[in-house]
Amino acid sequence: MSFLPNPLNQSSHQTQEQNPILDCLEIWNLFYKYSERKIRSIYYLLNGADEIHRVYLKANGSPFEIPTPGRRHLMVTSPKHIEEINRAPLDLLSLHAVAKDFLQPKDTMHGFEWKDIRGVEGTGFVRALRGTVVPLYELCKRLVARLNCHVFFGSKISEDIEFFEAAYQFPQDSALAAEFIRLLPKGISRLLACCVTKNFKAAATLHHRLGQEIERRLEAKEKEGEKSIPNDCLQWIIDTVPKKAAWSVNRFVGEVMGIWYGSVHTLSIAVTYALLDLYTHPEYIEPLREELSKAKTEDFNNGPALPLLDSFLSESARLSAFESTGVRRQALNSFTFRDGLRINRGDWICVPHRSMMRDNSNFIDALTFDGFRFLKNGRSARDSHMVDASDKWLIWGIGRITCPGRFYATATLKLVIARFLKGYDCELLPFKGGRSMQWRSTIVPKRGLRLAVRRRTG
Ligand code: HEM
Repeated sequence: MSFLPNPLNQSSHQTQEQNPILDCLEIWNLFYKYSERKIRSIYYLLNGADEIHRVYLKANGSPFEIPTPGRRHLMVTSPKHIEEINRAPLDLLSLHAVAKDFLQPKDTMHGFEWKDIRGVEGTGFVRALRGTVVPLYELCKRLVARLNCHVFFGSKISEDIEFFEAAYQFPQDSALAAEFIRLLPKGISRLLACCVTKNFKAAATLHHRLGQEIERRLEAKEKEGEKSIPNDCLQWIIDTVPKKAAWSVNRFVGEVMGIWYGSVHTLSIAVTYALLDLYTHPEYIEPLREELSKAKTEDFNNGPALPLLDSFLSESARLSAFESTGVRRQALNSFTFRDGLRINRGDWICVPHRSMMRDNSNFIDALTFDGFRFLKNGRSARDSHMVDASDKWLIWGIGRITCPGRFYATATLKLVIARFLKGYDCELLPFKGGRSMQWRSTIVPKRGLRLAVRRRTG
């Protein structure tokens, strides 16, 4: 995209020896480049995914740069570059610094001091719906928050309305507040962030209640030893902290809130797109119901067990990928790849995996939704299952940093789709325009999408 006419492009050869004009043109050229970068970076906020895809196609396999408000993002697609990112020292290319930039945890997470470098000691539904119309994205957010709440914190605290509402609201408040903080000058951004989040009420409540719960569990563990151990994610985090790293309650709470944020946000969008794909391609409903009619509970956590559902959800993750970039790292110091490609301190290096998954050279007829493409003789080079991370399947990251929540995320997606297919007949109500909006590199489902839901009989 070229936003401004650049006279230098047309007349530079005529003016090379006239110094005053040359000087003026050089100044204009600098001004032009600065303005174009600024305009492109603002354009990126609302069209990031399209912009990445446009430049990806133009780059034809070469590294390319995407200006964003704040940081420069450099994109690479070659297996060699991706492998070098994977091998780079964690104190040089950091995922944690990326997450910190996204979340602004010092402000949005009750003063939690998130480290730039990943610590070596790091951590290891259903309301009856009868003939009703529901806002799809909202439904999925609540559904995932409820399910996650039980899995993360156990049933007792999850049934507490104040706790649940805070846990549900916190990721949304934090995302909004973090954007204000990233985009606006300090004084005004904090004020606005406080207004929209009611002075960070959800974060404060969640922080306080989790602190109490963790303190209680630590005390119980001390007193009762191994006797009454709850079986949930929070307890698992408590139990897997290496003995020599004595975490404060505050540190536990910060880590748990970080994982909570990531898990609710990603999974709600993935579930929304899976349901959208299912009800915009109703031809898959009967074959999937047929497969599910014979499914056992353990099949939902076993890659090969439900091949049709696994393939359908993989295709949804591929073509409805909600994040344009993966393998994102912030350079804590300048970093040079073996071929001389250099990124400066503070820049981000990313892999535009959504565009790669929409490229005919990686997937046959890549822009067509083919729910059974990933079956053995289907149209994909991937030889594994939805949950397996590989260089042909980058949705979970690669190498040393792959999503540890992928087993849970995949099983949850399968269970939710199975519940809808077996329990309900649904229809997506007509909507105007596209089904998504873009914010930076993320593609978010629109709030106006509505699903007519009827309980199945017989
Ligand atoms: C469909 C849903 C999800 C997707 C697509 C997804 C994707 C990813 C990706 C791509 C990364 C690596 C980031 C990078 O290298 O740039 C990652 C990291 C991570 N994910 Fe997920 N994720 C999902 C759900 C979850 C859930 C449900 C949890 C928790 C229960 C979770 C926990 C994490 C954690 C803790 C990390 C950081 C790992 C580390 O620092 O080594 N994710 N995820």
